[in-house]
Amino acid sequence: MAPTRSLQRKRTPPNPKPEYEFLGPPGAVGMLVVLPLITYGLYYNCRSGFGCIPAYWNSKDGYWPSINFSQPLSMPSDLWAFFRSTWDTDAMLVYSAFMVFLFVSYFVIPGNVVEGAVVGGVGGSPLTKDRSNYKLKYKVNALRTLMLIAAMICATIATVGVTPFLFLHDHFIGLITASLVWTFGVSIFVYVWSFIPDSNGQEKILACGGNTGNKIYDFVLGRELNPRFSASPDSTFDIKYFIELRPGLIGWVILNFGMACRQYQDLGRITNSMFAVLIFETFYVVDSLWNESAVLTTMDITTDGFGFMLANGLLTWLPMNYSLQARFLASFPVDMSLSHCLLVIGTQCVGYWIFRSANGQKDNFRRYGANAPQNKGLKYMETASGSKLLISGWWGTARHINYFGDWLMALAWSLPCGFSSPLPYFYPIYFAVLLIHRELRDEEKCHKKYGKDWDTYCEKVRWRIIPYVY
Ligand SMILES: NC(=O)C1=CN([C@@H]2O[C@H](COP(=O)(O)OP(=O)(O)OC[C@H]3O[C@@H](n4cnc5c(N)ncnc54)[C@H](OP(=O)(O)O)[C@@H]3O)[C@@H](O)[C@H]2O)C=CC1
Ligand SMILES: CC(C)=CCC[C@@H](C)[C@H]1CC=C2C3=C(CC[C@@]21C)[C@@]1(C)CC[C@H](O)C(C)(C)[C@@H]1CC3
Repeated sequence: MAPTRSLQRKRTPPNPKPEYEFLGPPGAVGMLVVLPLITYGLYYNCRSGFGCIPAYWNSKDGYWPSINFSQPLSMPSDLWAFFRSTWDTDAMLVYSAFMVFLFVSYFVIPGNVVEGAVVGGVGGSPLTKDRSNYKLKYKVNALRTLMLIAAMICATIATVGVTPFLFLHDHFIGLITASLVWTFGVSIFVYVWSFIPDSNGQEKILACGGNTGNKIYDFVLGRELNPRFSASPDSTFDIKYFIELRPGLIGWVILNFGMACRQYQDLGRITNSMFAVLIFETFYVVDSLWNESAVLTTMDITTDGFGFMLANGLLTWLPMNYSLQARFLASFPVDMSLSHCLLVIGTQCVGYWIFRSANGQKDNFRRYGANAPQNKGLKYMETASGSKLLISGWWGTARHINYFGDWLMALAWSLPCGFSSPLPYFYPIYFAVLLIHRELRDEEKCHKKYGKDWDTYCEKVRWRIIPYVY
């Protein structure tokens, strides 16, 4: 049925009573400036030839090149001058080629098309107004893409050796800037795209949290819920889903590999600490891509809009900051003793066991229902919303026990760097803050959805993340 003229013109009004998160519009402005600066700061405070905090404090020059902190900053011209000083055309071309490769691979590499979980939002067309069962389709082929890249890397090493991969270490600052150009480009595109009606002339579905009417806040939090090339549930090129697992996670593995090549070139060998970081982090990425469809039940896909925050998280923050441990070890190699190795392996195994089995338990429960054979023996409670909540197994120990497992793994990836500098511990520290905040956001969401049933659930499952601690 063709949409009527009035429906074509109608625009979803901004939420009249916006509930701001992340400190509202000032927090959003802060994120635009501070998040990129943190990524640059992690680079400038930990690099070959200059040292890493605390050794770095003693070095005389090179601290934040081109910004003189002894004089008041004149924003934004100083920031712009700094940004330009980090520009590297080769790095821009490499990062862009990587993005284009991922884009083409998404279409060319075969993969199953799966249906996601129910996605929430506001606005939308009459066809989708009842979103109690609004589900979208997604193509699953990220792991195959990684396998293709791994084969290409092996072929390159076999023919020309590690030299081409040293680029990743040596042009790291240019790669950060290139990733930020992509971040801002994608964020501006999806923000503008969210105002353009779909091919049926229908209004886009907006995220509940990103439709406040405040332009900067909506730009940062993400206005549209699931930006895709066609608003039909069957179209599979969903920009948020494409970016969620590919550039960030695959880019992280490739950057780590580049750091290992630099260590090999400089030291003539790879240390056991570098091996540990490489193997565990690659394992985490392969596991995430193997379970690609599990991402469809995460908050990022079902609830949060796609804007600067998520685009920066996935295109810049994840690959550039999560590879800090490998970058640290490329410049400051560590040989672990046997007990050090056992500590790292033990922390990783316990963390992974909790993370994967807890996420798997919830995923099976949500996907196949309480009576499926996989879920036999698990206790659950009914709620007025119609959705059931697990109260035994992992989900009976703490309300976000999966976060604890994930955090333990983060710790296991920093421990190989030893204790000479706090900087490689940036990831577990930031991650603890992110998970605590994420838990509070999810708690709020569940409280709204389940009401009194959620209070009953909280009485049954008392702990938030770590049993008997928090
Ligand atoms: N490495 C990284 O940087 C990051 C990793 N992560 C990881 O991503 C994973 C997904 O995290 P996230 O999406 O935040 O949250 P969860 O996977 O924990 O999902 C939370 C949702 O699960 C449902 N739920 C809660 N309790 C129960 C229960 N008892 N029984 C059944 N369903 C329940 C609720 O949704 P509903 O009831 O509506 O279905 C709730 O909103 C985590 O393992 C996390 O560690 C997250 C952020 C960053
Ligand atoms: C304010 C700020 C620094 C925001 C950045 C946060 C992002 C880096 C993270 C938000 C949620 C994420 C998820 C993953 C990576 C980090 C970000 C983007 C994730 C893709 C990692 C792999 C996991 O298996 C996952 C798929 C469950 C996970 C989803 C959430």
